[in-house]
Amino acid sequence: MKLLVTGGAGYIGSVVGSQLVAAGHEVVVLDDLLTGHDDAVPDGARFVRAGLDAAGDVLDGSFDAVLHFAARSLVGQSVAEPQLYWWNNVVGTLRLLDAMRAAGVRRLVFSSTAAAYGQPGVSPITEDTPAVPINPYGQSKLAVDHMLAGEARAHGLAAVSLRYFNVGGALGRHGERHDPETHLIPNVLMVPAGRRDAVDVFGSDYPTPDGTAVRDYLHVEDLGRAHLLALDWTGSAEAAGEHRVYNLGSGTGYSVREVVEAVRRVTGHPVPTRDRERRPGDPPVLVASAERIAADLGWRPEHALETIVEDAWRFLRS
Ligand SMILES: NC(=O)c1ccc[n+]([C@@H]2O[C@H](COP(=O)([O-])OP(=O)(O)OC[C@H]3O[C@@H](n4cnc5c(N)ncnc54)[C@H](O)[C@@H]3O)[C@@H](O)[C@H]2O)c1
Ligand SMILES: O=c1ccn([C@@H]2O[C@H](COP(=O)(O)OP(=O)(O)O[C@H]3O[C@H](CO)[C@@H](O)[C@H](O)[C@H]3O)[C@@H](O)[C@H]2O)c(=O)[nH]1
Repeated sequence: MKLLVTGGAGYIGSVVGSQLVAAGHEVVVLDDLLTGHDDAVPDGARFVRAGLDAAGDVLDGSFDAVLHFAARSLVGQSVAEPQLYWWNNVVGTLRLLDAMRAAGVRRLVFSSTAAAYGQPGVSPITEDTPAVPINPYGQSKLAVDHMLAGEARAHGLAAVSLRYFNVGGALGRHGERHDPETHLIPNVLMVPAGRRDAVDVFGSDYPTPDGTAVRDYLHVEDLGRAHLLALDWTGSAEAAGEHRVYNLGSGTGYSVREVVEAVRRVTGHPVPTRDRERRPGDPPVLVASAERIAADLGWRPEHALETIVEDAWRFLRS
């Protein structure tokens, strides 16, 4: 297939883009390098350095589908500068959908997020758990989920929103390179890498077994496989005019201290920690039920936390 991958110079988009090339697809990356890197564009993909506003210039009837990763995704920034999130994530996606409709491209896989659920207070979280996001980042992603449902109903789009929980690890030369880095695993690894003295633990008084926040970590390679399955589904006879939502997680929660412990095991280095205040907007526990995508599309994650940390460590050292 000929595929447009928005955000394909970023972390997850470059991993999935490389899996799509490896599967034999023709990939065009649309990315304005807001947070991405031109050297992350997958080998074999064509790169158009432009924003979502330019989707109409790129898309034509020769494309079969779009995988839409491009977004702003920093929770704290979304609270401080919410307008950036409405313009980029919502208006940008609206422009993309207009361009897809005009070009007759009727298949889409979208990066939604566990942040759409807010602080649900139930574990595990299913797709039927009410989605009540608590920050503009999650709200902007949930708005797009609703946009896709309407586009499917009205105009026959086949769309999948994949609600990722915490993504980690690396695949080949593609991994996480954010500046600033806010994610836990790369931040903890910076201690053994010699780039930091200690890791900050945001909150040690949560109602969890060791007092630190619990998250569901998923290997980016497993995440990518789910995109290929979702893409296949959008081409099935039943998909036209349908929008589906699937959680992507492992179903297992690990605390911040357990992640630090995994980094110590994998790297063999001591990792000093400093207890800090809770980070505003962080829920105590987010663990996915991914039973729906297992039942519908046969997807199951294969990599455990240890492999996620090992691959992220290998990537950081390279
Ligand atoms: N990393 C996670 O744990 C996680 C969890 C849940 C959801 N997500 C979602 O997955 C997607 C990818 O996340 P990531 O961690 O790879 O982020 P990333 O910042 O590494 O990648 C995003 C890419 O999109 C590009 N981009 C942003 N706005 C654009 C625009 N308007 N036009 C063109 N390109 C644009 C950036 O330059 C970057 O290359 C995002 O939509 C994010 O919200 C990520
Ligand atoms: O240096 C650090 C970094 C993080 N944390 C904590 O570690 C946990 C995980 O944090 P992080 O890796 O930043 O992920 P989340 O805040 O859980 O958010 C990620 O996972 C969400 C889904 O669960 C997605 O919606 C977001 O886009 C994605 O950034 C949280 O409790 C943080 O407070 C620390 O204690 N120290």
